[in-house]
Amino acid sequence: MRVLASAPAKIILFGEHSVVYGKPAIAAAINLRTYVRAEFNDSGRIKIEAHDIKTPGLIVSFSENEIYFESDYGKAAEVLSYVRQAIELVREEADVNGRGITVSITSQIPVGAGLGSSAAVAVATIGAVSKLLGLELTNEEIGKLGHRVELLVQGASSGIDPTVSAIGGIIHYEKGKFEHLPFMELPIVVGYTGSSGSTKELVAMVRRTYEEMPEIVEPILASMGKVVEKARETLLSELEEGQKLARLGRLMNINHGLLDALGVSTKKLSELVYAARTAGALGAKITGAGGGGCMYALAPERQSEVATAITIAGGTPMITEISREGLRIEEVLP
Ligand SMILES: Nc1ncnc2c1ncn2[C@@H]1O[C@H](COP(=O)(O)OP(=O)(O)OP(=O)(O)O)[C@@H](O)[C@H]1O
Ligand SMILES: C[C@@](O)(CCO)CC(=O)[O-]
Ligand SMILES: [Mg+2]
Repeated sequence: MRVLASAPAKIILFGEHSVVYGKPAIAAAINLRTYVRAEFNDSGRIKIEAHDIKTPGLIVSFSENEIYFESDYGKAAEVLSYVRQAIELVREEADVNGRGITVSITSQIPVGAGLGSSAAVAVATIGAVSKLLGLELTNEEIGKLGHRVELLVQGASSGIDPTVSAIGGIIHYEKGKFEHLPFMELPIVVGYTGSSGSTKELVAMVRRTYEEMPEIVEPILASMGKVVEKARETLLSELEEGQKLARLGRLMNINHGLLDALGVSTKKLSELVYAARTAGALGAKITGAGGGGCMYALAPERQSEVATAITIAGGTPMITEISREGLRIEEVLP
């Protein structure tokens, strides 16, 4: 039997980092996907082929409840930890042992770029392997397992990325609970700096600043939470479309400033943000953990001008759409 599953990338519209501290955030799935194929093999081992990670496929063996990596590349084992943890969790859930599984990954999502590649790879792996092992899990349950994977690998995770990747659409998320917001096509442009940041490290860096200066950082996080609530109110309001987008744009700019204050922006990210605003975007901000990676701009009727401005500023623009669908089982072959 062979299963192919896919899960989408995301952008955090508002509220990254503060969401780790229990404040609300809003995220949307976008139409870039990670594909994971899972099938049984006769070797009794787990083999992970990660075609987008620049290391050869690893051979991983297991016996009883232990999983062993065999690799010449110390780093490769670490880089595959989201996939490994995802497979381990599903095997625990299914209470099975002994059968070899080959997992093969291809992805359209840049890695470490704020677009939720870690969540998409975890969710798609859990989706494919759970189906292969005959588990009937809902997408919401798979999102929760994806959160456990991020917690195991990163040490801290709000769970918003695996949740939105599993269920799709636009969500408001707070402390493990989510609400779908009405679906709308947002005229966004994503700008990729070309460099990456590690979410684990950036979240840890914010934590250190918080512990050192709680009286300064707590009000910044609280403001971010208020920005999110204002954005939610705006998205749910009866305002006419143009006014709605203008309000959201202003909130994005405030949110970017607050993220900059936390120290997660970079010179390049801010250059792309300002280039987009100068080219007519209503708002522009970092998306995801920052430290490199991506920003996004809200640019009704100005998407191509903003994309050009991002290119001139040295970034790579991606005009992308919101994805209604989260995790998808693409095919099951006998
Ligand atoms: N295609 C893939 N194959 C295997 N592992 C992947 C793949 N894509 C991402 N990963 C894993 O996810 C890690 C990057 O996750 P990280 O959380 O740091 O960034 P991100 O998820 O891209 O951005 P953000 O969390 O800010 O949205 C990689 O180092 C790797 O371990
Ligand atoms: C930085 C962060 O808030 C968002 C990463 O996309 C981390 C998390 O919520 O787990
Ligand atoms: Mg991530």
